[in-house]
Amino acid sequence: MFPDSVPQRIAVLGAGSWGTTFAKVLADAGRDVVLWARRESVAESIRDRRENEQYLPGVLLPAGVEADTDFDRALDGADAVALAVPSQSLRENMGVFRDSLPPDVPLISLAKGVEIGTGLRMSEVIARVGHLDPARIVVLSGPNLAVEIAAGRPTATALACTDHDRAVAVQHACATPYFRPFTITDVVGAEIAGTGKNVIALACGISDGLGLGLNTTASLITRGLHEVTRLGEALGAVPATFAGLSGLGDLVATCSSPLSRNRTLGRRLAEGLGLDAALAAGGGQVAEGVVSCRSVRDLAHRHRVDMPITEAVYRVCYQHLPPTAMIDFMMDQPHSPE
Ligand SMILES: NC(=O)C1=CN([C@@H]2O[C@H](COP(=O)(O)OP(=O)(O)OC[C@H]3O[C@@H](n4cnc5c(N)ncnc54)[C@H](O)[C@@H]3O)[C@@H](O)[C@H]2O)C=CC1
Ligand SMILES: O=C(CO)COP(=O)(O)O
Repeated sequence: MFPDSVPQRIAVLGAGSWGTTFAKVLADAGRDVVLWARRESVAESIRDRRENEQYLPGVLLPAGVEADTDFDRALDGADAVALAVPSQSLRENMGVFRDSLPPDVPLISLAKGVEIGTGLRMSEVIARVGHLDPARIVVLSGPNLAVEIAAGRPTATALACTDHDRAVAVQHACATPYFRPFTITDVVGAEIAGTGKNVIALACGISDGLGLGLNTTASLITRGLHEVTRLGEALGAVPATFAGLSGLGDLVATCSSPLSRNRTLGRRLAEGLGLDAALAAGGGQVAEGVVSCRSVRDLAHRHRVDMPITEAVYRVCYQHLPPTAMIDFMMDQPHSPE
């Protein structure tokens, strides 16, 4: 089956490593893509040298990816729009894009995070700021380290939308021999899983930086999955989602890979860098777990969900808890059934 509604011209708003990689996936899937970049230097590098030298160096972008700094032009004639700016700037950007978004087209949400202050998930920010039907929003989330995908290494992902047909249309639009999307309907689960795993990856990076072993990593992944699932359930998510690609899949990839910016940041904290220095060492690329440990902790408090790993990461990032004491904090939690 190849539905008539498969988008052909797609605007990707945000030319960081994930927006650029997803633009390549779409072009490799046969779509016409316009990638909106904030900065002319990024658009120029893509136009003139077919490479995003700042965010995805060494990757040749196909001719199907055009780059533009004018979002009105990028959105003109688009029959799907992917949003690829970091979570905490999505509100501001949606406010600017809102009036130029084509009516009725699917909006593909790529950011992983929960908004500070409001506790809103990214699809909620998009729907509220854009005054649009949540059923138009398709959340893409899974084990999707950009650099691997850009190199054509196979992976799978989940496309979550309450409107199944819309998810199927996007599934057909972005499927390639190396990128295999599955559809689900649990938007809440996909978003909470994708947000929570960055915090757990930070904890795994800290553990790794302290020279602890795979038992520690496996314990963090398993208990991390448990606490993120509990939060998801409290918010109405389907527990099975957390065993899927946007749950366990993404958690394992991010917690295990040296390519993960969140895990790398955790390592740097364990090696003695302060938060600002550790962020600066990341070259300006976003590590969402730093903000998400705050917004997820706030949500957990609001819904009375116990999240000791998230709490420990929050204390390291914002309350000067030494990384070694983070492990003690977790090991000293009251004993409980699994
Ligand atoms: N890189 C990856 O492997 C993956 C990233 N993601 C998620 O995608 C989102 C974007 O991440 P990346 O592209 O990796 O980040 P990045 O750090 O590589 O790039 C961020 C992009 O956003 C732009 N940006 C920063 N602040 C902005 C603002 N205030 N307004 C507009 N644009 C702004 C930057 O210029 C840059 O183009 C994040 O939520 C991340 O968690 C999801 C899956 C995979
Ligand atoms: O979301 C990601 C992989 O699925 C990317 O993780 P990092 O932001 O930690 O690199």
